[in-house]
Amino acid sequence: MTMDPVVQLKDIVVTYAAGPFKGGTGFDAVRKVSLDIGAGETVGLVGESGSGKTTLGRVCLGLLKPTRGAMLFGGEPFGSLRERRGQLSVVLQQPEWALNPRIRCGRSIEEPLLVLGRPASDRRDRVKAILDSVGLDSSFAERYPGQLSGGQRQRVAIARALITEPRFILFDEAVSALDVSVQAQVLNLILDLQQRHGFGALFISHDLAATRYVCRRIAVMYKGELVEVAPSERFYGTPEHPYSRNLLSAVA
Ligand SMILES: Nc1ncnc2c1ncn2[C@@H]1O[C@H](COP(=O)(O)OP(=O)(O)OP(=O)(O)O)[C@@H](O)[C@H]1O
Repeated sequence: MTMDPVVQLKDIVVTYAAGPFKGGTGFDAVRKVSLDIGAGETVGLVGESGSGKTTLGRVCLGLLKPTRGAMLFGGEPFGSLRERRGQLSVVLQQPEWALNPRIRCGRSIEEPLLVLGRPASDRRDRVKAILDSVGLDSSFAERYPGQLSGGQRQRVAIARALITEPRFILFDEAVSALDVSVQAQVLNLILDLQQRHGFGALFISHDLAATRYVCRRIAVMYKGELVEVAPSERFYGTPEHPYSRNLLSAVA
């Protein structure tokens, strides 16, 4: 890795309490996972449904405290979410999950800055600049989410995620709900924004082509374990783990 790690996962274990259908003991959704994500780097996280990707993503965001192991942020213990406000963001599959339909887009984008107590003039300028960064003109600040296309809505959600200049962004199936042509635009946008803003990112996706497009390294999860972490060229060329080979042959 060329840059300092933003997120460092060290032997992370996440055990969910046993539910009524899962037997008497807890269930390990993540098993001893270690992974570094560098500043300016996007790591792809792939694996079948239920392999623990979102659980691991929630650990990276500090939303889920691991049962065992440690998460470092910028080389230091994570601390509390309150201390880390504005330093981490998430972009989800459905932009609607981040945008209130009754609130104008400009206000939704501005909200994380309000929470940080930034003055109104600063907030206005930042909203304008960030709309421009995501390829939308300033009139979009006045619109409601329902007046936008799916791709435009995802751009607004990305603007909201980026407004505080976070050091880390989790993209959890962020392009999966978009049409293929719009997907390509949003993937290019993510690449461009990362070059300009330098955030580290974890890109969770079922779409191996999209993952290949934006990720420098690929981490493969299988039944809660990371079975392979490889540079993209190696993963897509000569994957080492049999599960990785199965995953790739399924889409070949
Ligand atoms: N809050 C919870 N309580 C108990 N079990 C959970 C909880 N959240 C997730 N799980 C279980 O943990 C496992 C991993 O779930 P997770 O959502 O992390 O997988 P995933 O790889 O993101 O799946 P998908 O690709 O379908 O989103 C699954 O078996 C799931 O049923």
